[in-house]
Amino acid sequence: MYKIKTYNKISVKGLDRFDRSKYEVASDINSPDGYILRSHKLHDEALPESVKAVARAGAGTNNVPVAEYSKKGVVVFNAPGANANAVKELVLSGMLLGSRGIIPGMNWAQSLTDMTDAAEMSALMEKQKSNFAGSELTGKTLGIVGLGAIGSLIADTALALGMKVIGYDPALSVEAAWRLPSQVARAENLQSLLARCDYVTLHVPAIEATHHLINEESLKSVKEGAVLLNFAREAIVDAAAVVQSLDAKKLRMYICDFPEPILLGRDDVYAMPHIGASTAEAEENCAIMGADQLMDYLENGNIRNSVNFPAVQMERSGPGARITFCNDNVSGVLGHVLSVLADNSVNVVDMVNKSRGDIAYNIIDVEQAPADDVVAAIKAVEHVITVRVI
Ligand SMILES: NC(=O)C1=CN([C@@H]2O[C@H](COP(=O)(O)OP(=O)(O)OC[C@H]3O[C@@H](n4cnc5c(N)ncnc54)[C@H](O)[C@@H]3O)[C@@H](O)[C@H]2O)C=CC1
Ligand SMILES: O=C(O)C(=O)COP(=O)(O)O
Repeated sequence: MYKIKTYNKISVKGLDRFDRSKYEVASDINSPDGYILRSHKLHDEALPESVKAVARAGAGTNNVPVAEYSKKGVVVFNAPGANANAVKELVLSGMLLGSRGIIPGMNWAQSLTDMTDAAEMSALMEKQKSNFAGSELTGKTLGIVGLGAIGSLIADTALALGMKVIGYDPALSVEAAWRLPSQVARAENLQSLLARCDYVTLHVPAIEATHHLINEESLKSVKEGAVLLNFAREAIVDAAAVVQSLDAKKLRMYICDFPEPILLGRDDVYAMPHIGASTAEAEENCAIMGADQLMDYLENGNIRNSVNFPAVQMERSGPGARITFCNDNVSGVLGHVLSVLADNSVNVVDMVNKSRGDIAYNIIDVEQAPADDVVAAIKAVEHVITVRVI
């Protein structure tokens, strides 16, 4: 029986993927084999030795101590693209809210509860509505920082609305580049994007390189009257610098999914409570992807969409057993393990070996399950981190 510990509210559609004759799934469970979680922060929690893999039912993995888990041979998965449409739609809402007097206009209308005469109210509306006038998105320029799953969907939508789109992404993958509409103009650096855009939206991961990407210095380049949208992460934007820029009437508005005390109580900030991925569809997609990847790893050792391990998949080679192991990515380890198998007359049927950074991962199908002392001998090979027989 495999045991899965859940954190956060994970969609039932995803949890239902776990066949309950093989899996126990609960938020409170001892010695779990795997975790499935959303934004719960794992940095301050001890990791039980039983944990083999962690599935982040979402995109960002900054709530998981990935480097530390890698050293322990724990595979971390995410769900790339599974919630991208939900974020895209909220960013679009943010741009619309930033272009018109929607929220102040509605708040004003809702405040007129003392009025009883409909005709009088109608006359007042017509008199006051100019206070809530705005401008259109069509013809404006949108800058997208980070052109991955979310950024590229936003580019499509903005172009369909008649906006001009400029993108900046120094780490763009070939796959992401293929997805990108050809009309997206390329900015050579962040400064040049900020200087040219009426709206700027951020879609980069929270990593060291993006910490306070938007800061006092970069905001000097921003076009006067621009609207900045941050539906990526709090750490990417220095909120104090944003407040300074808003106070100086350089930035016109800051619209984000990450409220901070310094941002609240201002008319020029709209802060939402991290609801970018909170749609039924995104929650389902993420949970299903996370659960499927976790199960395939636990049952077959296959790895898809990991953020720290290489992608490795191999069809089962008939009866017999499968040995999987991960090791530090140094030479000689696989040879050593194969000689342990040969010395113990365990015949190899098929195998695959891949590496990513400091980690190497191997799947070896063998004719018969290795005895416990053979598994112990593999575990004892220098630089081997974890071994499983499945
Ligand atoms: N508000 C919410 O609920 C959600 C927020 N997010 C956040 O959005 C981020 C992006 O999500 P996806 O588009 O799905 O990820 P993705 O991995 O598909 O795209 C990220 C893009 O950022 C680029 N990038 C990396 N470093 C960069 C830099 N220094 N400058 C410019 N571009 C850089 C990468 O090359 C990549 O193309 C996530 O890491 C997460 O933090 C994601 C989903 C929901
Ligand atoms: O997928 C992401 O990176 C998100 O920020 C979504 O977070 P959530 O799963 O809604 O807690």
